[in-house]
Amino acid sequence: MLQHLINPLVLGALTALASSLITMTAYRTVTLEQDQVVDFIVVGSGSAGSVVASRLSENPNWEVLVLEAGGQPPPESKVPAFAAYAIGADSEYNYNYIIAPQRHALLNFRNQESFFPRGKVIGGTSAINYMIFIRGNRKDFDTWAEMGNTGWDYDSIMPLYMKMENYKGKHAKKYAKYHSQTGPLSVESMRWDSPFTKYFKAAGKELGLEEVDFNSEKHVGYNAPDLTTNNGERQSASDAYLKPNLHRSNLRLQAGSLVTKVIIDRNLRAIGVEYIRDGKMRRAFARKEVILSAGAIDSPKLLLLSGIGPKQQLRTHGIHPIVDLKGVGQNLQDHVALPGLTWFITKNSGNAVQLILTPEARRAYRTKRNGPLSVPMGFVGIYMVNLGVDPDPSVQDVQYRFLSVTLGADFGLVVAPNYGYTDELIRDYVKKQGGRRGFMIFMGVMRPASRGSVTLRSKNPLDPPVIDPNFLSNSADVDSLLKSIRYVMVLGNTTALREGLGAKFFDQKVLGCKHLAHDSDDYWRCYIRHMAGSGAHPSSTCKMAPSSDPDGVVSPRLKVRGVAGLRVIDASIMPLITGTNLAAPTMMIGEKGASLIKEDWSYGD
Ligand SMILES: Cc1cc2nc3c(=O)[nH]c(=O)nc-3n(C[C@H](O)[C@H](O)[C@H](O)COP(=O)(O)OP(=O)(O)OC[C@H]3O[C@@H](n4cnc5c(N)ncnc54)[C@H](O)[C@@H]3O)c2cc1C
Repeated sequence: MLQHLINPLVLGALTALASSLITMTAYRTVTLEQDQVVDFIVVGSGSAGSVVASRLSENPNWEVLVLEAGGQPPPESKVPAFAAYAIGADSEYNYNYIIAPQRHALLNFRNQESFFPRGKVIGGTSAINYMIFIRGNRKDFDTWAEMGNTGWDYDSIMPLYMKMENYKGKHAKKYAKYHSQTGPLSVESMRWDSPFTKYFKAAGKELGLEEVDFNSEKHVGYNAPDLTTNNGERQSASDAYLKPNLHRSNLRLQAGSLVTKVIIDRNLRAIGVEYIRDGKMRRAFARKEVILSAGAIDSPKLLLLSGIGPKQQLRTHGIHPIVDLKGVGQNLQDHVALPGLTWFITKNSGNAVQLILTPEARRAYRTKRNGPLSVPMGFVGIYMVNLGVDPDPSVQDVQYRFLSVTLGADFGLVVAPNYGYTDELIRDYVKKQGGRRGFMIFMGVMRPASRGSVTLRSKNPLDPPVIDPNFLSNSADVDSLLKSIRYVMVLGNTTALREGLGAKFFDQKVLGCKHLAHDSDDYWRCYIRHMAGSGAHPSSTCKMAPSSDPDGVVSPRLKVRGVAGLRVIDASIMPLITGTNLAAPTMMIGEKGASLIKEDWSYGD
């Protein structure tokens, strides 16, 4: 209840502050006539959809229409420190999805459910994410190819990353062969070092890690990651790809348009879509193809609503099955994460919340686009480590994010309740961190073994789907997190952090696990099942696979099985989640998808 009062106040304050720092220009959007006919309809303007639409419209003879459910992004989306602005429930820029009660995890969450952010705005999740730009490593993509997806190996997709990038960061010289300056997407290094940065780096070095460019071939190591910012402002995929091209007469973007169904004719060809705008049902038709880029939750939902999916599930909801495709919505993968083991410190200042509120921070951002407002709030850097989950020591299986803020820095008013922790947990654990200086280390499992699903709640397209990541259903993920905790305890105890910052671990036991011996494996396993949650990286729900794989949904050319003129191009097609953050690989999927379509319709790049 309280949250419904606090969240709008926080969002209102961020909008006001951001408006004083940023000048926004609106996207050029259109209002279509009923039954508009174009060549390609792209559903969704997120990380992949923006790329696909912009690349297809390079052919002046093709008419491309983007239908986006959300509207114009707000000013707070542009200031990196406010990256989490839409994470809180009740934001109009978010689908406000809740994941289904978990059987094996989320034991300290209300109803064992948790909030699951997805951007409902032009730019999609690329307009609300943390802007970290990491591509995925050789093994990620070579494995996709080994699974039968010809053309998706690292050497084949690497040129697409080069095509995307306008690199302005610190690695331009040393790692020149991995970067390019000719693409539309601005990638910058973080424009501000936190007072914690030197200790973060020294701790990594002390453990024998190397300072690396995460976008080179060496991922294991540490650094402050590069961001998708342009002169210190967020550059979403749609800022980079769509906005500069909306002057093209053959590229149109209609916002506020919630697609409810793909229209499929008797010959099993996708010929258009139905959508709701201003409360009215409308249609648009495609001469060539319909492309679903609605993300790993909404693309499978749309296939199911259109009669493409497991026939039993469709029949249960009174939907006539057009193609019986058992993989639709299955195979859901996410980087299950522990958000915040916490250390209090006695030296150094630098509480990230306080830092961004100072007049100096505003001045630095307004005049030079640097200072603490120019980086995601509290973000210091990333360690990527191999803990032996993957036998190849050059492959990371955990990602740690070092944040110069504690989970309880806001006294449990915003972050913890929005994530979904119970009031009891917040009172007993989170609030005790309030007013204390410290840092936390977030950790995400990069090679998750658990698999979940996205299924329909009903045939009403306005109902949210049932999202069940089935977290920790495979105990290998608990083992991975346990290993990750053991490693991070050593990290937290390095001379750099212990002596440099006076770091001391906040070792209070959490509710539900207080009966177990402190620091025992049993205690940490219990902690993991009570405290771990989503890494906000859903993927793989429309798996790309060769026809021999019965669980596949799209072919390696991203065509939906059994229906002509229909592709899925977004994070849902990943056969296996990449071992890194998903935005960069998803944009690459957009580039690859667009070039496959161009090839299939004989239009060269
Ligand atoms: C809080 C958060 C932080 C993250 N931080 C990072 C990070 O720092 N770095 C990183 O690499 N990754 C990050 N990610 C993940 C990454 O941003 C996403 O995985 C990626 O953006 C997904 O891209 P997509 O194209 O598949 O989907 P999206 O970008 O979500 O695009 C889908 C689009 O389709 C639209 N849509 C959906 N349904 C319909 C419909 N029925 N009709 C019309 N339009 C529709 C949506 O509104 C949206 O615009 C983060 C994710 C979250 C939630």
